[in-house]
Amino acid sequence: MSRSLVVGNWKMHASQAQVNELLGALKAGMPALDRIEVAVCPPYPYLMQAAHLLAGSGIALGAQNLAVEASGAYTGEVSGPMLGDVGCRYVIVGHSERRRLYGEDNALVAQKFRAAVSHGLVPILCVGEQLAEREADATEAVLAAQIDAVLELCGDEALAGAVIAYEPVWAIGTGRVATPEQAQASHRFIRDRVSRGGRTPTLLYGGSVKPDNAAGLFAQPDVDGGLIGGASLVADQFLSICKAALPR
Ligand SMILES: O=C[C@H](O)COP(=O)(O)O
Repeated sequence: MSRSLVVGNWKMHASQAQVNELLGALKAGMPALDRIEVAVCPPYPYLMQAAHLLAGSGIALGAQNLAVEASGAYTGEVSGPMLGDVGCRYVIVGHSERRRLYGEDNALVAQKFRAAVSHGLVPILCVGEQLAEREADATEAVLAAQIDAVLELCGDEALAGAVIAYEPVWAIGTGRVATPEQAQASHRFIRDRVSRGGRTPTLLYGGSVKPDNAAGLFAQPDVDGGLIGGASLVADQFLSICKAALPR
């Protein structure tokens, strides 16, 4: 991994006016983007608008989900080729909100991962344990099952070249961030499980990352950046987090 990566997941937030305002502020305040990589993942209706605003800025575009299928009679779905067509480089797969609220299991997430890769997108695979699973000492078993489903369907090489976001579910939107040591331990476990032939994925931490805790998390040897939810909707906060990812 050469550069840190910070990704903003806007979830189901924003309006056209807010997209203009937020991306305008990010473009104006972003540190030199040859030193880190930054991406934003707006909701589908704003991808085209964001693509136009971000053209030439160095800030990459991503989506929050994709269909397994490439096209066809799938009402309400959006495919990988469509995302590529509007300028997406990244797509999030297996976010815990999709797993929990929309019933996406490990097998479906693996299919979405494969679809993303096959259409030239970089998948950001989200993994992470629930609080009860951590308390039952099952964190590594949960991470292993989430990762192995993708490994089995897509192969070692696909995962080693991807982005994986470790997001402990108990830390998402709760203000209860993992300690840098907890994040590092899970990232080390993930890296050991998926690094093959010298290739290693980019590993992001996600879950209540804020300007005041980002530097401590990003200083961990196996934390390559962050997947940011709430703070990515506030330009000053997201910019501070991006700055915390600059190499020292
Ligand atoms: O995708 C982002 C994560 O779910 C983190 O969200 P949060 O930063 O609001 O906790």
